[in-house]
Amino acid sequence: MNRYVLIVAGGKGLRMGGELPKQFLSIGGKPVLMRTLEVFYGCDPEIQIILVLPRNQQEYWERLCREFHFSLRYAMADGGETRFHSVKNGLALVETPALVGVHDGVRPFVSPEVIARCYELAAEKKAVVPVVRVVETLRRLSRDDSVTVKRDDYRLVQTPQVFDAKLLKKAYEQTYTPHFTDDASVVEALGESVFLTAGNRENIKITTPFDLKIAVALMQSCSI
Ligand SMILES: Nc1ccn([C@@H]2O[C@H](COP(=O)(O)OP(=O)(O)OP(=O)(O)O)[C@@H](O)[C@H]2O)c(=O)n1
Ligand SMILES: C[C@](O)(CO)[C@H](O)COP(=O)(O)O
Repeated sequence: MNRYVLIVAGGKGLRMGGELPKQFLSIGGKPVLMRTLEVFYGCDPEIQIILVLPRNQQEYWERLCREFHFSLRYAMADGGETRFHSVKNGLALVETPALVGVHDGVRPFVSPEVIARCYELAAEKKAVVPVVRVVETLRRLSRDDSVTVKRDDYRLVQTPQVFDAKLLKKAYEQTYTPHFTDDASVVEALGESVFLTAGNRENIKITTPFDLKIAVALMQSCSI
């Protein structure tokens, strides 16, 4: 079965702030986004990569690729107003039948084992999501109070989320709602269930300046 991955990097990075969009920030001397693409290529050199970037960043990215002699093959789609719209733009380039993963461009530390397992399971389960356990105590807030909840009832969700491409395309025909914070939530809105598998703890989403510090430390520990 053909395999695709949509690497979504169409966001504004408001929580990171700064002039340079976070997907282009350097960790260990190389832009985050290049590292993310390389992990997928390293896992499966046949995978078809679709990179989703805001149109006004595409020229800058191409310049960076020349500067870093980055020669992996990929197709490009335009970023949209929300993550949902970015994924939808990328999905338009996917031909069925296929398996398609959706991965945040700012998660360069996903492990090859997690990628391989998500695609293997998706061939059978049609919708697979990597998750990790909650390691801190959780409280649910109400208007004037809060209460401890059982953390074992919860999981933190990562990417790549991998789907049967026909199913994901159908899901993305639905009207957008702000509850669609990931691809699993879009598929679930069709009434389909989603299979969970273990993610890897290092697979952080680089969202804030603090995450960038963690990312630099993780990269240093990888190269020791
Ligand atoms: N319109 C959007 C919004 C988000 N994303 C992507 O979805 C992933 C997860 O989003 P996040 O890391 O939170 O990025 P931003 O939306 O850019 O962050 P913020 O909310 O702080 O602006 C990122 O790779 C981001 O580029 C996207 O492709 N298109
Ligand atoms: C898709 C995601 O990374 C799974 O954890 C997350 O939902 C993206 O959230 P964001 O707030 O749109 O970055």
